[in-house]
Amino acid sequence: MAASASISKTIYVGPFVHSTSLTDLEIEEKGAIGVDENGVIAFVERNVSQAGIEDVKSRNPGWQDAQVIKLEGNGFFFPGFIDTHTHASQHPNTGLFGKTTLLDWLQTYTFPMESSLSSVPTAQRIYQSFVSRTLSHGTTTCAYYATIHVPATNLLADICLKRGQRALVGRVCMNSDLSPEYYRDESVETSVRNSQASIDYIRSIDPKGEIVKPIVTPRFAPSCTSDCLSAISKLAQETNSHIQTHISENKGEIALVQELFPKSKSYTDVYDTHDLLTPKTILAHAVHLSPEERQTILARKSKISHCPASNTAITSGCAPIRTMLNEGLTIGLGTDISGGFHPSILENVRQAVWVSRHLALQTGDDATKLSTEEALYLATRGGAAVVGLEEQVGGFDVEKEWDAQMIHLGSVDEEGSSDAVVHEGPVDVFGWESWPDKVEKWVYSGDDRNTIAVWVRGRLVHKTALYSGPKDATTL
Ligand SMILES: O=c1[nH]c(=O)c2nc[nH]c2[nH]1
Ligand SMILES: [Zn+2]
Repeated sequence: MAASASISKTIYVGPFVHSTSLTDLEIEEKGAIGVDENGVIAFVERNVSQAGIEDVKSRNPGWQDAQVIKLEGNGFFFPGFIDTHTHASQHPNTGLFGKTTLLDWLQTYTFPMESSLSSVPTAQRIYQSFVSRTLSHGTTTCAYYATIHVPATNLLADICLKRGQRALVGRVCMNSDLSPEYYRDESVETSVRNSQASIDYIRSIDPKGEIVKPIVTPRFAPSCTSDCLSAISKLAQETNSHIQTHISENKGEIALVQELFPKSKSYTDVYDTHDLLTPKTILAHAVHLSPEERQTILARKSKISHCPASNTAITSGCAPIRTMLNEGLTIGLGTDISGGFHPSILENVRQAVWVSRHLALQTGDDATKLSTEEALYLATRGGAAVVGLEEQVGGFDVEKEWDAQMIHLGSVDEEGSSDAVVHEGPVDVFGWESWPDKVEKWVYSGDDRNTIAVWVRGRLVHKTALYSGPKDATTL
């Protein structure tokens, strides 16, 4: 059942912050955003005093009885984060990678972990925990890799739907002998049949794809034989599905692709010649692509998921995001658990900025650096475009849906007050900061303790003890 439990017309009153372009953030101190019963933004008003709410109601016919959720103090509303690439099944391995790099990391940590999700109770435990964890970090949409197992993949879709997190959920296809015998599809037919089964199931629980959608998921070129890639691409076309895979993450991986697909001009060419590069394709990593490969991806309108924490943790490399943005590629951020060590997109905003600075240190070109505004854009509107939801989410515009987080920043007591210091979360605001400074303090030192409430399509899907607003009829 799609998560459209009844919600009341609500006016969210208080500061809001969102991207208006790649380089610009709007910070409105006195906002009032009207969200209707379908979770759609009906109006966005600016410069509204607390006393002016009655005027807002009377200016907007039909809003007289709307409930009001007021944000006081140093907080602000911010769009929900979009994680364009993560592996829910690897959640228990978060933070574990040692000194491995991609190919030995897969064999050492990843395949054994993923194979354990043949047990549905194990999958239940891992997926419940991960969806809850990502929601608590303000992630309202996720593109998920599950595992090869149909029951566990379907369960992940059930959990996202129940908890109200938007998700693209992919059963992983992998039939080559790169993977151990105990964890791979037995044949191309199995890959197609099981992927089809999962697509059918996900469409049966959410026929309009309002919250969950299937995504065809060939793990990466070395995991699939050529006939498997062709069959899976045909399935994606026939079912008009999104596609996700990995590309050009690690130099050893690229050499392996060349060895396995000797007739292909490049890694990108492998996917292109198997018709896997479509406007609905998400390509994770894209660290070492050549200019020609990037041009092909751009021409096919496929999208890029930048996974900076993962690229550093398993020492894959520094993706040239400034170059790719300049070339016109569509880019979002991905946590890539558990190559990535943190389930938070806010953490990956920081990591994207750090990686771009390391690149700038190497090249001596300051233009390589991403600004805070740019990284926040990738986390919201950029990510929305990557998962095909740019009309629905990513910013606070009329007719977009209310996918939002309430950010609360702690206040440091006035001088001379009690000795007992109580910290409300990791960010201390002294009262003299400008609004851009407050936002920056959140970006660089905030975490999930600052995310005190989260909504998807107007439904409250996460809250902490600091949230004092009305609770939804839906269970949290
Ligand atoms: O970061 C990654 N995580 C994975 O699970 C994976 N599989 C193939 N390539 C991969 N890269
Ligand atoms: Zn990945």
